[in-house]
Amino acid sequence: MPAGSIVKRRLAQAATLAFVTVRMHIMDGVQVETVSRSGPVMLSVISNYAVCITAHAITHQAGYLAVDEYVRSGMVIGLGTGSTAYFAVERVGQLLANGKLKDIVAVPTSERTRAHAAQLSIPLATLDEHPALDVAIDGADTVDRGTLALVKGGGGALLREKIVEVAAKKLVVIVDESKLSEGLGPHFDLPVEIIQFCQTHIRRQIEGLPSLKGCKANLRMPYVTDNGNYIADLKFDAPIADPSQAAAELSDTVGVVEHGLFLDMASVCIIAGKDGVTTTHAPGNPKKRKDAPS
Ligand SMILES: O=C[C@H](O)[C@H](O)[C@H](O)COP(=O)(O)O
Repeated sequence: MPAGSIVKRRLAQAATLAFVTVRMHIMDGVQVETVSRSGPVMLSVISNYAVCITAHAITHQAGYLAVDEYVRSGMVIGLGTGSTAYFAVERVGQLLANGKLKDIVAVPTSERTRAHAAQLSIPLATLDEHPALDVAIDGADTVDRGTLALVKGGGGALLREKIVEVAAKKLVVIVDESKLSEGLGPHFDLPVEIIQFCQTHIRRQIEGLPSLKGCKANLRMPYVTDNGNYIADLKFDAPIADPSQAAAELSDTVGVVEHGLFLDMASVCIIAGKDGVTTTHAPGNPKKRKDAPS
């Protein structure tokens, strides 16, 4: 089998595992379209190891930098889900193993992340035991450049991510620059977790919400979340005019468990780009939610 076919087959397998996609970049002399849970992210012509490492290593650097900059010994931290957050989890594991970090307790945002963190011997807890987190680190599917409002849930973990991340004093987002957008909506379908019962009806209700007019709510199949629910992916042709109103209307819809609009939550965004890693801070302080720790 030619090397390209092997890589493509492995990438297809990797796409179902979300966070291992980047592992497959390390092939020599092959053109690879990299696939991730959030859609095609990078088209890399890999003519040698040094080139292939570029996109991989920079995303990797962003994940590592987030931990190096924002995690200190003694903290309670939230660990996100996805191919980018994977590197932050890996870094926490490394720093605990070499003794540079001590007394960390981590709250994972999915079963995948729980398994990864456990494998690295990161001490784990839940919000029941530690209701206030010092920092959470996670990826995103879209970041609005101006506000750092996010779309999340491409990997289906949005509910656990949101409950953990609103409990954090600081949310550090790590993305590659392909995730940056003007506004939210068309760049990446908005995931909404819904109950299984009457899912067609619930999706029709969502499509009828005034602030989401024109969206198409597609059922993600076959997919069941860690919480036993479905995901509807909302497709938009134009940016959502009023994300706050959209968030409120979705939250008010019976049968919607949670939506992937993470508004006023990110404090800082670490962006991996072709020219290196940059950091952007949210304009002003993210608004404090009533359930966020001070
Ligand atoms: O449900 C998944 C999460 O919201 C992820 O943070 C998001 O999908 C980004 O994942 P990735 O870093 O794999 O693109």
